[in-house]
Amino acid sequence: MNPNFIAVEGPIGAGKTSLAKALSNHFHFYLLKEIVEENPYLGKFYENIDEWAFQTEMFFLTHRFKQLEDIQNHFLQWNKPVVSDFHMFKNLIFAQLTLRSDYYEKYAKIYSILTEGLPEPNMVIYIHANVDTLLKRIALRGRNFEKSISPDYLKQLSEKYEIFIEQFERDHPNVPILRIDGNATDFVNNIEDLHSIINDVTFILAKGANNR
Ligand SMILES: Nc1ncnc2c1ncn2[C@@H]1O[C@H](COP(=O)(O)OP(=O)(O)OP(=O)(O)O)[C@@H](O)[C@H]1O
Ligand SMILES: Nc1nc(=O)c2ncn([C@H]3C[C@H](O)[C@@H](CO)O3)c2[nH]1
Repeated sequence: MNPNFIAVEGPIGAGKTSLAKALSNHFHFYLLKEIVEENPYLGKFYENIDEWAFQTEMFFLTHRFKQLEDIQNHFLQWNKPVVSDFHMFKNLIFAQLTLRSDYYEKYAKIYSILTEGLPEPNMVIYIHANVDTLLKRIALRGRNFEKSISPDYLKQLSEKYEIFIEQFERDHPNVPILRIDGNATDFVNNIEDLHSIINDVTFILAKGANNR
């Protein structure tokens, strides 16, 4: 039986890292975190998206490729469960938003070559929240280079996430998706909200284990 591999997803500031950390602490799963500061293009990207989109998306893609290879070799292969604050598919969601169509076509080909054979999560937690909530949380976190993120960019990103998740669910009926309303659920400050999510995750993992 393959070990559990949970991916937490949602648009910028939805709470992915916060929730993935809390789940990692509770279940004692290895925490795989996405890189942010290490991306040399991200600052320039937010200043001029058209100019830097391809480099930014390629950096995220190749870096995540290495991260997934590493967790396969060091954790999953040894039956050690993992929770990550991203799913590889987010590359496609961002790329659809930021790349010109000719670049997107090239990118999608490279994505499909690179992702072949990589480990795939057996459960996805999708946090959605409205643009006001996302903007507040991005401001709360206070990364300097994210100050220029516009409400319109977040709105488009959130819409692409919604469409993508619906399609993903249709294409992967065997991967359960737990949806969390990030506007109404405060898993950072409210222990009851967090426990309620932990109960749902426990239930879904147990059900998956019975079916495997
Ligand atoms: N449900 C929530 N209730 C209250 N505060 C939250 C909630 N989710 C996240 N926050 C706060 O919002 C900020 C952003 O959260 P976090 O960094 O976990 O988001 P993220 O989805 O990982 O962001 P990014 O996409 O940029 O990596 C943090 O300060 C966090 O404490
Ligand atoms: N363009 C682009 N493509 C990605 O695949 C991607 N993944 C994350 N990010 C941005 C969002 C936060 O600012 C910050 C942390 O999530 O990095 C991305 N930006």
